[in-house]
Amino acid sequence: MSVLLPYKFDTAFTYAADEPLAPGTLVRVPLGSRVVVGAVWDDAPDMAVKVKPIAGVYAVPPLPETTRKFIDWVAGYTLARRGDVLALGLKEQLLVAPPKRAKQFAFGGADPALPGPVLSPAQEAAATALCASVWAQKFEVTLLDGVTGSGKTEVYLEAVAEALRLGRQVMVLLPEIALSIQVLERFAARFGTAPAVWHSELTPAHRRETYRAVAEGRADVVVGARSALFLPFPKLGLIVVDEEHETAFKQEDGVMYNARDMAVVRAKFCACPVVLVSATPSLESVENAAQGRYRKLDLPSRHGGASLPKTHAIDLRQAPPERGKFLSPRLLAAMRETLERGEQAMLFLNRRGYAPLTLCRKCGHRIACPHCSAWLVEHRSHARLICHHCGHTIPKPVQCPSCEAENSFVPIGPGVERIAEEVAEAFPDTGALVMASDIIVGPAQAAEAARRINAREVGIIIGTQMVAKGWHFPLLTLVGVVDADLGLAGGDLRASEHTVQMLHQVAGRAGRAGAPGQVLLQTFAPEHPVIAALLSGDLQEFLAQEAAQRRPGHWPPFGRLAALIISATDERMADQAARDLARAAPRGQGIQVLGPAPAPIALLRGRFRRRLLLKTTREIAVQPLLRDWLARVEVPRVVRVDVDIDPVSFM
Ligand SMILES: Nc1ncnc2c1ncn2[C@@H]1O[C@H](COP(=O)(O)OP(=O)(O)OP(=O)(O)O)[C@@H](O)[C@H]1O
Ligand SMILES: [Zn+2]
Repeated sequence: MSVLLPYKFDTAFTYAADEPLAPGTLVRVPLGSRVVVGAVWDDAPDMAVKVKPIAGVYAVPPLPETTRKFIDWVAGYTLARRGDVLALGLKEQLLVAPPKRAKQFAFGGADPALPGPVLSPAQEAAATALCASVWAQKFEVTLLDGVTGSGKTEVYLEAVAEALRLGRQVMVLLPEIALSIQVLERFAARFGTAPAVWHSELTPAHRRETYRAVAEGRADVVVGARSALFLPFPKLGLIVVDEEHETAFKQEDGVMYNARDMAVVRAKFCACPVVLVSATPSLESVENAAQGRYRKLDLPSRHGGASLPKTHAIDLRQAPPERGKFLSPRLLAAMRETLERGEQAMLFLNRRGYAPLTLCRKCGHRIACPHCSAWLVEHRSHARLICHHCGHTIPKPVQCPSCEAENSFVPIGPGVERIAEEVAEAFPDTGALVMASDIIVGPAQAAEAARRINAREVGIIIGTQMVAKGWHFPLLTLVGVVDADLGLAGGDLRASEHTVQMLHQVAGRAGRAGAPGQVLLQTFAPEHPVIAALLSGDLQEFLAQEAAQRRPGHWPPFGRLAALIISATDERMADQAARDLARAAPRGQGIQVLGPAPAPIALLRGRFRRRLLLKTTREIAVQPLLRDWLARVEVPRVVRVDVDIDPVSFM
C-alpha cells in the first residue's frame, strides 16, 4: 500500500497493512524513528522494498479522490514535491481527536430559504445564470464582472443558496479573509448562521474542528484564504473566488501557486462551477472570456441608482502641498467640505509606517537592512525602524554610524503614519483611523475598525491596500490618493495593470450609498495611461492597450512564463549557478530565456538572488522544459533554485 507523507518527498512510500485500506485513508506510519501522519495514495506500491506495517488509522473520512487528484495535479504544475502540496491541507495537529466532552459546535445549518434582497433586473439575470450552472453540476468558469458596488456579492450569494439547496458544499476564497469581516457578516445575515472560516489566524482547536466539519460534509459554506483549496470537501458544489484579480491569491513561498487559477482546476476535478468575481478583472481572465474559455456576466451599474464616483487628478507640479507636507490644498479643501457635510473621507497610500527612508542630514547616510537590499522603514507606532522584507528591526539611532553626528536622522517621504500626523494637525477635532496590516491585526481589530467607522467615531480613514477592497461604508464619499504614481516605477510586467486595479478599487469605496462620491488623485504625471484610465473609468480600453503591448512579445496571458530564482549566501556561488543554468537553457522555436540578472531585491534575508525567466508561446508547456533543464545542471547543495510558474511578483 502506498502512502504519501506531508513532508518533503515527491514519492509515496510503501507500507504494509493487515487489511486493504481505501485510497485517501489517513494513517499513522513509521518514518525513521518517528511516527507521522500520511494518506493512502493511488500510486502502485513498490514491491521491491522491505516494508514496515502502518501504525494506525485515523477515524476521519478519507481524502476524497477529487482532493488527491488535485494535489497530484498542483504538484505537477508547480514542480513542487507532492508531499509539500499535501502538507498545505494536511497536518498532524488537524487530526488529533477532539476531547470527549467537546461540544459539537456550530457548523452547517445555513438556510438557503431565508429571503435575499429583491434583485434588480441585471442582478437577477446574472443570478439566474449562475444558479443554472450550480444546478447543472458541471464544470464551468464564469467571470462575474461588475462595477464597484453593483451587488456582485448579492448575486453570488444566490448561487451559494442554490448549492445549499442541492445539499452541496461551497468554498468562497477571499484574498484577505482575516479582514473580511463585512463579507462574513453578510453571509451570516443571508443564511442565518455564520460560515465556517479557514485562515492562518484560527486557533489550533478551531482549525481541528473546522477540518473535521469540512471532511464530514457538515460545514456547508467555507469562506477561506487560498489554503482552503486543499481542504477535503466530499461534496463540493460551487467555488467562488472574490476579488479574483488580487495578487494576494499567489503564494510566493514554498509551493508557489495561484489560488485563483488552482480554484479553476479544483472545480474541474469536482465537476462543479467556479465563479471569478471582480470589478477590475485580471487581463488573464478577461482574455479567457474573450476566447470563450470563460463565460462572462456583467453588472454595468451600481445598485440602487448610486452613481460611480467622479475622479479628478491633482497635478502636483502645479498645486504642490506646503513644504514638508504631502496633502495638497485642493485635497485638504475637499476633505473639509466632506466633513462639513457629515460625510467621511479616506486617504490612500500604499506604504506602511512613518517614512520609507531615514537619512542623515549631515552626510547623507541611509539606514539599510543588513540582510536585504532595502531601506529600513520608520514605524513611529512601534518606535523602531523595520525591514519590510525580513522583519529586522532596530531603535532609531541617535548617532549616525557613518559621520557620528548626533540626532541627524530625518524621515524622507511619507508612510500612512506620517499622513495621519498631517491629518491630525489639519483636522484636530476629527477622529482619524490608520488602517494598515501592522496596526489592524486580525479579525477582531478589523471588526472594531469597521464598527468605529460606522458609528461615525471616525471621520478620516488613512489606509494602505488594506482599505482598497471589499469595504462598504455608506457615509464615505471622498477618496484621496496621496501618491497615485507609486507603483508605476519599476519594470514589473503588470505594474500598470495592478496600479489601475488597486486605485480603481479604492476609488470604488466612495459614494456607495446615497450621496455621490468623488476621488482625487495626487500625481506628477496626469497624462500617464494609468492615470488617464482612472480618470476616464474606461478599464476595457485600458486592458485593450495592455493586451496590445503584451501580445507581440508573448507575455502573459499571450504566452507562458516561469521564473527561476537562484539564491545563496555566497554571492559568487549564486552567480556561478545562474551562469551554469543560463548556459544549459532550453532552446527552440517559441522559447526564450532572459537573464540571468540580479533580482530587484538582490539580497533577501542574507541570500544573494539572481533571476532567469523562461518565456514560451502558449502552446508550449513549460513544465517538461523546466524539468529537463534542471536535471541537466548540477547545482551545489547550498544554492537554492526556486521555480515560480506564472510569476506575479518579479522581486
Ligand atoms: N438588490 C439589492 N437590494 C438591496 N441591497 C443591495 C442590492 N444589491 C446590492 N445591494 C447593496 O449594495 C451594496 C453594494 O453591493 P455589493 O457589496 O454586493 O457590491 P459589490 O459589487 O460586491 O461591490 P465591490 O466590488 O465594490 O466590493 C451592499 O450594501 C449591498 O447589500
Ligand atoms: Zn531585511
